[in-house]
Amino acid sequence: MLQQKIPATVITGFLGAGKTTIIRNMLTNAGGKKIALIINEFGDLGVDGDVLKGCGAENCTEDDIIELTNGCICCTVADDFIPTMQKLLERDVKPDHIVIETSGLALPQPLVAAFNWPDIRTRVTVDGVVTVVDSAAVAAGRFADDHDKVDALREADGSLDHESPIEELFEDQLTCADLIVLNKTDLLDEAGIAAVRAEVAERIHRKPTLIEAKNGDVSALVLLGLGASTEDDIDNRKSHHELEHEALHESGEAHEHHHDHDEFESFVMKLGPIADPAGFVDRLKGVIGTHDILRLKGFIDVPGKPMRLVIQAVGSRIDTYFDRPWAAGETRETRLVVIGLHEWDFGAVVEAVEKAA
Ligand SMILES: Nc1nc2c(ncn2[C@@H]2O[C@H](COP(=O)(O)OP(=O)(O)OP(=O)(O)O)[C@@H](O)[C@H]2O)c(=O)[nH]1
Repeated sequence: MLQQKIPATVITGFLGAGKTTIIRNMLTNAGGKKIALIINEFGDLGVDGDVLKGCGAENCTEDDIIELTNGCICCTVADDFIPTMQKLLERDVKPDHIVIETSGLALPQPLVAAFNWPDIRTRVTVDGVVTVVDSAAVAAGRFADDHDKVDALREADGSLDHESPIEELFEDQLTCADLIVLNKTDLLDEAGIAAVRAEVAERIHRKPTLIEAKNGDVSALVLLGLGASTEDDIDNRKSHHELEHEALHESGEAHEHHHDHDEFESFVMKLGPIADPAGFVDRLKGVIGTHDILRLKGFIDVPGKPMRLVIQAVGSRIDTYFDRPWAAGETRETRLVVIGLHEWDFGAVVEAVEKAA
């Protein structure tokens, strides 16, 4: 009998777009489907996996949540992703659906290509690539480069063949999509949303379905079951890097650049208890603006509180909420992962965050 392939959905999108929030919502209405999650993060702290484990969904237990923490999934496909999939597929009880959350800095293309590996291709298919967009960040121009500035830099440095790493990554993630979720529309008015729709459409040559969402509220019926078999269509979804590589190959020029996230940096900070989290959040907003922190997330130890406080900052927008009690035997501590661009003054950022605490 022909074995039915297990569908796998890839959820991608830039740092803080709302991927984990969408997955959390989806788990609550997946209609009894047994879901396995593969979660990949930039930065060593494993916040997303921890947040998802904390939601206690019956159709996706802690055992069904697998964290890949050795760097971005697009660069560790052979060493990390493929062996993980193989192990998952050898389980006695197979999942009905696999959901993969890429890191916010990952290119989805190499991941989708991995589904053409002989051992994987016969057993799994990409049900669809869902690209989550932070509509408020798009409207604020975070993915639109200052092209005059880039041209000037290029003139000064001939080896610079790239647009801004953020803009390029944004386009690569859109290019690979079967479904684009314009998330965080609660933060925009109608004209703002229309402008984001137009900007997104302008940046891609294909026409994937576009839907709007607030607070990552997208039904599992919409997310799962796209039936796209994306692995068969990778030639239509090439990343900037793949296209440049091909162009240089054809022209016979040497090709030095490879996608390795060199443009971004992350570090984990451990701090003592924070007695005044509201004050910390206020001061942190200033620090994020001054030092151009792209993303900050983690857990805060608030003295006297039995619960752990989650902190999520995307640009200068900061959310906090208590998610679960500190477990018996668990060390209560404040742990934050901080992500920014490579040209950071690392010492100054650490000092400023410490001072804000
Ligand atoms: N206002 C608003 N906030 C949202 C929405 N969706 C998510 N958020 C918030 O945005 C922050 C980041 O959400 P996540 O779901 O962690 O984003 P992510 O894409 O998984 O982030 P990374 O994995 O770090 O790239 C959290 O504070 C969420 O509560 C939305 O639709 N509207």
